[in-house]
Amino acid sequence: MNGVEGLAPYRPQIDALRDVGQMLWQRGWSVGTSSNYSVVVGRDPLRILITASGKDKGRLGPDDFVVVGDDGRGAWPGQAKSSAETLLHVVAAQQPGVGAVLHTHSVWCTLLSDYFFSQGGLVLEGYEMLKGFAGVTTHETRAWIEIFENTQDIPSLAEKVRERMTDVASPMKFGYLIRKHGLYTWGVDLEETRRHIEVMEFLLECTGRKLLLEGAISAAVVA
Ligand SMILES: CSC[C@@H](O)[C@@H](O)C(=O)COP(=O)(O)O
Ligand SMILES: [Zn+2]
Repeated sequence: MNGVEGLAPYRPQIDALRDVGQMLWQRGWSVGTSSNYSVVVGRDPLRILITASGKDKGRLGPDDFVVVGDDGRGAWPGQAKSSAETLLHVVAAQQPGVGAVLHTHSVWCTLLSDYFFSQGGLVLEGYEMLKGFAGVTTHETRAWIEIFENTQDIPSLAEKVRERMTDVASPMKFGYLIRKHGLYTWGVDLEETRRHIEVMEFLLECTGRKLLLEGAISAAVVA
């Protein structure tokens, strides 16, 4: 089996990820080859279908994908190089109830992850759109979105993420930010994860625009 032949059983999932890539690129959240996407295609042993590294996510080809195992390595020889951030997908996919992971690089995520970094995260609270997150039934919800320092040492970042996703008392929910880098979100399947990323981006944009509005209002009051 060559690297690409092994992808044959996963054509429906590949097509779904290509559609997601086109949508996220069009929204401006996955430009310049940034972002990576994955779905779980097997358990026991874990198998993840993930984007190959360095591809234009708005124009993913049918063979721009890799199947990896829980060590982040190709499940068979001869495949393309998987995403540089494969281990972040593996760690999320190893958690119960996670069937897909999406990572984006929107302008708002990039800026807010730096603005709120010194506080360790940011709160999303009071917005009706919070009900787009799985299991949330009221706008009177307080979602804490953590921010990790950016690094090229993905194995060490993956371990930090694992600690927070497996924290029994207060596990991270819905997603997290990486400083000046972007957003990771997950869900039970690709459909839910796609919704989570739209909800998260919407709420983060609200947060950013509210700060701008408050700044403009206080400037107007001073003048
Ligand atoms: C514009 S490059 C961004 C990358 O360094 C990385 O953060 C990213 O999101 C895409 O990496 P990739 O290896 O293609 O999955
Ligand atoms: Zn990235």
